[in-house]
Amino acid sequence: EPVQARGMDIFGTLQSFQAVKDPETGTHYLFDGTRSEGVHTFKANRMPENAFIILSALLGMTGFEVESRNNFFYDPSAVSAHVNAGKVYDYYNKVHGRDSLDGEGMKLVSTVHIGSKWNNAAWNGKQMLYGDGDGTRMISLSGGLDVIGHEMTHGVITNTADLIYENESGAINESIADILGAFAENKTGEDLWLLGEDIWTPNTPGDGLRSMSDPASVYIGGYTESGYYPDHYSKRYVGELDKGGVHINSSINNKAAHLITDGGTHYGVSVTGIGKTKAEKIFYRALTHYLAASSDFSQMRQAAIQAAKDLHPDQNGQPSAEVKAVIAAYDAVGVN
Ligand SMILES: O=C(NO)[C@]12CC[C@H](CC1)C2
Ligand SMILES: [Zn+2]
Repeated sequence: EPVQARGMDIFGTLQSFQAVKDPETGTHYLFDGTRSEGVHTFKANRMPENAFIILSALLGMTGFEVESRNNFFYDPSAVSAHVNAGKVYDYYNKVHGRDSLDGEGMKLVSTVHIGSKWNNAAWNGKQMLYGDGDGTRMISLSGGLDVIGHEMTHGVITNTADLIYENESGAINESIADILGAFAENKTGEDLWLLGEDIWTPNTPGDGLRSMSDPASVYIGGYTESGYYPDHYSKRYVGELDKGGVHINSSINNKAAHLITDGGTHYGVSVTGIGKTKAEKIFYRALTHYLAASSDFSQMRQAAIQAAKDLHPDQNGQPSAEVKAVIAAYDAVGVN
């Protein structure tokens, strides 16, 4: 039956959450029945990550139950994954009126300790998977609420536009995951626009895996001419690596989202920001009503404009401030 349980998350913060108790053994498991069909968190075996990701997708293998000892959970990565999945569930439910990743209350399954020192996380089409990080480049990725928001948004995308995960549609997939993942984390200031700042380089404060406000401030190595993430469509990566640059070119659309939200002048184009509350609804509506599996950057621009028009109609024949911001932002990043 359901019990209130506790455990330490990866930052040493005591968390309280719902678990279940096995009447025979008296052991608690990380299953939270308070959210739709539940939030269920597991721990992986020692299997290499690629094998686990595929087998869990094919066979529904989820790993092992995370057990407590006298009502306490001593697996911080699992506690962080469990609590943060609940927070992202609540974001989609309260802000967008969406019941879980499929809109029909599907169970949220996460598995932690994937691979060995794996500096990554993934959505395998069915569930979220988190590595422990190597301790220097990353720490346990389930501690990043924006990372969990990113992976769960891949789940929302699978159940909506299902953007093909390569080339431009894949970059839009990645970008929507960054954008709604960041909005789910709902930080303020620069931290809102950094991805994975809580779990990235524990010895270096203030940095992140990617920056949505200033993509070109983050080094990505030899993929692009500059060696930095692109912040304009003319600087996009056009090679085959990274499935045609899905994690690279996402920064172009991320920058558009930043400009729509906070405003700014970018390559000489000025945008008046409209704030997070309006921006998140525009991107969610674009994803759920207008984007399709093969949508490219230009179609992302059209989808965002149409969603903005739906939510903020023209006034006496003039486009609303919100629509103007979307148009200007895509102009600023060179997407027509
Ligand atoms: O893009 C990703 N997953 O699809 C991530 C974002 C944060 C972790 C590192 C790269 C996972
Ligand atoms: Zn991703």
